[in-house]
Amino acid sequence: MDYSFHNKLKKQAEVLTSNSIRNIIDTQQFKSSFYQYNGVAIDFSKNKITDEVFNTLLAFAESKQLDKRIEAMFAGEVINVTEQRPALHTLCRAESSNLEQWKDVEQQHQKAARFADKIRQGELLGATGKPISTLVNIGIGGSDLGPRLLVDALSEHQQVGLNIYFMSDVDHQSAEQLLSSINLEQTLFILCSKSFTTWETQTNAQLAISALKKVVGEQGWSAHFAGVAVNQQAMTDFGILPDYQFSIWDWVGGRYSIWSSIGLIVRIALGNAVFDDFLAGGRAMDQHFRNTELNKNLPVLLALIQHWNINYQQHSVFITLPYRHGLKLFPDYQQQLEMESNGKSVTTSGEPVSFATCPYIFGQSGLNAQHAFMQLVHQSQRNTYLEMLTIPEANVSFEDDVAFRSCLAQSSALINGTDDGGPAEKACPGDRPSTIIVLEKLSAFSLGQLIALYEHKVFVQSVLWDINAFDQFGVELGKQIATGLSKASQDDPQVDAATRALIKRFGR
Ligand SMILES: O=P(O)(O)OC[C@H]1O[C@H](O)[C@H](O)[C@@H](O)[C@@H]1O
Repeated sequence: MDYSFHNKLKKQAEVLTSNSIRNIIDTQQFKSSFYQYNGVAIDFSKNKITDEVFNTLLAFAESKQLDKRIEAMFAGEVINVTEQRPALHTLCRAESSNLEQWKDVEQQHQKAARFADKIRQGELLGATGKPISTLVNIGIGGSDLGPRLLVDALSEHQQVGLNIYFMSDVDHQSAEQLLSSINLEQTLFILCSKSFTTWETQTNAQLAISALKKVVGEQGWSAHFAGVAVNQQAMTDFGILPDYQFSIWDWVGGRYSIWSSIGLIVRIALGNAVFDDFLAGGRAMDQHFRNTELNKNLPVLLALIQHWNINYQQHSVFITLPYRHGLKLFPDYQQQLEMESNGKSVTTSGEPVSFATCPYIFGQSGLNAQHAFMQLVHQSQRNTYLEMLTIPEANVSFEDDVAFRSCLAQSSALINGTDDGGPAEKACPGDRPSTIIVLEKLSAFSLGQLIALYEHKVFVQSVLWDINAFDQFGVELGKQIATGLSKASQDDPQVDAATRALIKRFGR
């Protein structure tokens, strides 16, 4: 923590307590509030912030040598210090590179593209000689949320005749429902698991293999299984054939892996051209992030505004509302990206942090949210910051564009509240900040831009807080305990008494 900037920002926040967002807008105290680049626009104007604060935040970012840190990430330096690795998800969407890892990336993209084409052309056959036409992605977390978001958001591109499913949760009832309703002779399962050890994914894979064996015989199942993992040997030992194996690398975090072969099902479902457009969108945002001055750099600005809201306006809850049905899964994706990356309590040098880091993040489709939980945001005492994603409909009048109109109406209601002297139960205090992100259209390219925008924003925040955005030891503790628990744990004094009692009571 740099106390000179911290104290300055704290003082600036104190001065603003008696000011209102509405007053700041009307008296133009925050002129630097609108930015756009290549089809992505961000309007920060509905935040409790002034140009004076904004300039302090920019100076703070400069003092952190942000430009050098950005370069270090792209150059493949070891920025994931706790795991001693680079964080090179950007390489997976590069066009070419001098980095030594590039050759492998290029080869894997080509292998995945050929495999996808083969399936799309009906040339990949199952064990009984029938073409593959149903795909099931088995994965969880970063091996599920990205592919699921893309296939859902861009479903208009889905090839007719291909059926696409995702298995992430472990639930015997829904697994049985899925496995008994699809034609297993024509199904390919894609076991997506960077570590290849995640027990939910392995459990689902075993359920799929047992079902397959009943239909295509003891040996035939491997013609119905592809794998994506770091460890090739583990895939071979599992029984996945070499042509069906795809690599990722330990220098791509799970939540940053959609750009790699973890996106295989997207290539198959939507086609290589769509996936390539997605990569191009991510790449365009990379170029912007790498080459644009901090004061016009979208991921940097988004991070700074959030830094202000989290650390100086005490917002511990962020809500994301996509006002476009196709983006309804974005909050789930964002949740993992942000909370797993920046939900940390020590600095990169291992010191406890003395300030708030990542807020709680949740959200859902904006229109649905308005009729579900927005009541609390309008009237409770809690501090909540919102981000609204909107894509104004082409060829539809403003009046008929219900989603865009509602987005503007909500953000406006949130700052204005009601002030008509009516009954207290009807009063809405207003002064709730929000940021609006506008995409020109929903396309593979713009989705690539959007995801890369958030990835880079998360990285910038981690630099401002001096934390490592690329490890996730908290998740790993839960994983370890889950694998260690068994019926015998009920008598294990190492296990806490409350957990032992529940195993005794309900563990079969
Ligand atoms: O891809 P896998 O190794 O199966 O991991 C799946 C997920 O597991 C954990 O929850 C990690 O924290 C996530 O980042 C990861 O995406």
